[in-house]
Amino acid sequence: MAVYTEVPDGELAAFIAAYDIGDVVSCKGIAEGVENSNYILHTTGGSYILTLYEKRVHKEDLPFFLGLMEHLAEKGLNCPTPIKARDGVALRELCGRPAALISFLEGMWPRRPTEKHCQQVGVALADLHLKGADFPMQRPNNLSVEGWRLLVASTKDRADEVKPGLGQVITAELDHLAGNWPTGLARGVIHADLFPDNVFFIGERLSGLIDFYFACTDFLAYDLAICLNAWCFEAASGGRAGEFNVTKARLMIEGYRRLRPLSDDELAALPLLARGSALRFLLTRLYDWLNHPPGAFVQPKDPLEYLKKLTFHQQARSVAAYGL
Ligand SMILES: Nc1ncnc2c1ncn2[C@@H]1O[C@H](COP(=O)(O)OP(=O)(O)OP(=O)(O)O)[C@@H](O)[C@H]1O
Ligand SMILES: N[C@@H](CCO)C(=O)O
Repeated sequence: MAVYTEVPDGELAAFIAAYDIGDVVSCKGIAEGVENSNYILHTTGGSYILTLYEKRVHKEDLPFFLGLMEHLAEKGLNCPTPIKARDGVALRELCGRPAALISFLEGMWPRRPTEKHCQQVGVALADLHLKGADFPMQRPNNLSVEGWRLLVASTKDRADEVKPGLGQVITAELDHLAGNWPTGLARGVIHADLFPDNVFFIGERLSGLIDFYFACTDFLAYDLAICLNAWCFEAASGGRAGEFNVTKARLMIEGYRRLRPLSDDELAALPLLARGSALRFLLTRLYDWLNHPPGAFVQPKDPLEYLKKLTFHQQARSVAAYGL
């Protein structure tokens, strides 16, 4: 469960007193998520998410993340917006950690993504890219080629503990991607982690996007590649376990293109971008798998799920593999 920092009642009350949101009614830790400590806070004024930022989030990046949420929400994207205290400041400190209150979004994330979900995620992703286009801040993607290089260096010697030969696979893949990574594609603000657990639906209608803590400035089409990986492979259990669902991919890409056309260069680069995105999640999961303390309460995610996805994209010769 993702509550790394326990907040004593007295400290919470002092924190909340800086805001105009009424008095605390309840504050409960949220079990989901792996990066930060999240609480659902009910006050006499409403419901909020209280986040204490933990190890992977750097304090200097928080103005970008919070500023982006505020910008997107102002433009009408359904995403949380940071709540400012009476002094106008949203980024504060609680229990020695950077902390912020953000607005609560209604909805549930889909446990079994369907074709309809995938199509709507494509539309919502393009909407995010268009609404983010005039966001004035920049943040380099520290989990692109140079970040992968660092992760390969720190995992390759022990990678074969997870699967024999894995060290060689990630080294060769990094070489391939570093030598072929595109340069001229359209860039802008990307979400960079738009997995099913970060997209809420009410019934079958997409109701909002959360968790902007990997957002950065990078190729827009790379964000689509991340979503293809996260949404369009069948779940690890069930009849078609791990298979790529080309219909979901086609619907997602078509949904995206409804709002933002993809250039020929972006389409041609999609297999490579999908490889890069598969390596990115393979490496961060591998790093966490090898480095999580025994007995830790957060179960690391399976790196090999992303090895299978990488293998699929390595065999994709063109965008036709994605249903186009
Ligand atoms: N604004 C919000 N409104 C409603 N629920 C939220 C909101 N933000 C977060 N949550 C809830 O908290 C959970 C964890 O949030 P979040 O995904 O941001 O955590 P995280 O620690 O960054 O994890 P990860 O990066 O692994 O997804 C979500 O699955 C959701 O249930
Ligand atoms: N979405 C990431 C973890 C959270 O950032 C993954 O599935 O590996």
